Amino acid sequence: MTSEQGGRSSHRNNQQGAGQGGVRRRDEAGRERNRSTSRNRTETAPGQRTRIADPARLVAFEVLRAVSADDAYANLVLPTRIRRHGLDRRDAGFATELTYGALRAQGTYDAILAKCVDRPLSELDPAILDALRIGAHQLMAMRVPTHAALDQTVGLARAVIGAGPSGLVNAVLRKVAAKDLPEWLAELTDGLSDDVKIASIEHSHPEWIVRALRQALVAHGRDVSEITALLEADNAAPVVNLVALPGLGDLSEAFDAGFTPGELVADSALSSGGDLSRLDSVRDGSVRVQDAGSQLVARALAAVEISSELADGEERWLDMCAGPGGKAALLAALAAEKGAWILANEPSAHRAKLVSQALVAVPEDTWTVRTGDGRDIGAEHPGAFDRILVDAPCTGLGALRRRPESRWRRKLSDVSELGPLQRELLTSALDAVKPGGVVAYVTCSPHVAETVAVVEDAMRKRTDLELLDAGAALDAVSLNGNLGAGNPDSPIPAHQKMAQLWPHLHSSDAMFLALIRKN
Ligand SMILES: C[S@@+](CC[C@H](N)C(=O)[O-])C[C@H]1O[C@@H](n2cnc3c(N)ncnc32)[C@H](O)[C@@H]1O
Repeated sequence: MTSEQGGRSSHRNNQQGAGQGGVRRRDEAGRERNRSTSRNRTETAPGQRTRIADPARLVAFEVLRAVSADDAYANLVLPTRIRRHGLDRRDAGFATELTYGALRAQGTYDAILAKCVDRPLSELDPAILDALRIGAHQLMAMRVPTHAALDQTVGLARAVIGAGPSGLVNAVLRKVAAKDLPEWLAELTDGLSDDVKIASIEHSHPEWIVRALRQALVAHGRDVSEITALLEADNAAPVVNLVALPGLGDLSEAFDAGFTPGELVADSALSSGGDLSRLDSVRDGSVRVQDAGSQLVARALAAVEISSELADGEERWLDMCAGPGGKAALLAALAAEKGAWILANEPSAHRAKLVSQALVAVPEDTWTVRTGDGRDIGAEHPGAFDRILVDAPCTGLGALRRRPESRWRRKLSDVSELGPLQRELLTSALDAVKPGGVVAYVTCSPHVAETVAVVEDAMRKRTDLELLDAGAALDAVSLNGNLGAGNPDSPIPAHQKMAQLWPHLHSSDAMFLALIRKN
């Protein structure tokens, strides 16, 4: 069945469904009415009843299919499917919670499903597996009555996969529904003594990521027991952060629309959702969606002291890895305020275009976009820039909240594959910065192989470099002045100067920042 056919049948279902099962209406939170905390049992087998797909569940199913079959990004596919199926606000909220929840908790649900299926999950038709994951999330984590979760998921499977598979979906989900999540977790972790394995099952992260996050916490002077809070923060829906570009943007329209002032960084605002495209200030580019951690690292670079010998002339800044342009826009606005100029470099032509679009609200004489390899800039423009941002390509392990599928797509080998590029980009930046100027090395991953190790390697190779106190630089541009992102008591002197933000402490992405001055 094509998605168009699915969409039409789902609309029919939308109108008829209330009469069929009494579960078609959703409340303000997008949850179905008539829900019950007790486990509802039905006389009729679910597969016998609903034969057409509920549109919200169909959207979630289509997004999971696009993610697993086409390597799509859920955050890009979901809005288009919501529009295509004409979901109203409540159904869109339900579809979003179902899609992101099923993707984030996929590891836990697959472990549960493996106990309920009589063959390895890898031998199941991937479409059936995606339907089972959607069913599991409703049963384990959403306040959907059991009979509705079963009936509607089996109906979805019948409509879009076929009658035969829907019988399997029905049988498996009935087994899943026999226990609640704490009971399943107790069974899955029974007899295990490895904390990493247990956390991996309970908090649905691959084991290698749990290990890497534990190591990163310790490297930055934090207690390893914080891992639970960190993994939980990765599984929570992130709030939307806005930044008003300094000197250009104004948040009053966002506040009128229900946003609240950001507590971490100036000119920022927060909201748990809402239609941003209705805000003129967002449409004209003077107010932008940007994580608070990204705002902080960009502001820290713009504000940090460079040599007084450089301070008199017009400053030249470089954003070496600029696509899609989030930090470039904030840096360019800050550069405009200071009378500086910025070159935003990006090798991908498509992403370079996004950078130009991101910069649209900033006066044009302040910035230039270059399409090219950042590794060449050091040789082409030695000693040319006062401030350089290297926001290096990385695994993105610090932004798992926003990219629900990425923890399953990323591999341990990605870390070692990215290492040489990260080192070459930093080397190029250190060649391109003026003596007395500063390079900010930034990643949205806290993995020590992508952060501390890359910076330490660069420091070992040259004698003209000095690490500035990145924790203090972040504090200086924060609203509370005491983020606690630095590690001043580390026994390793270099670690005292590097800073790491954390989702569970700062409600931001896990951005890493090192500030290196060339003497
Ligand atoms: C983490 S993203 C940067 C995010 C960006 N600074 C922002 O705030 O929107 C890394 C970027 O580096 C780019 N990149 C990859 N290889 C590169 C290279 N050799 N030179 C420069 N940039 C590169 C990627 O295309 C990607 O756009």
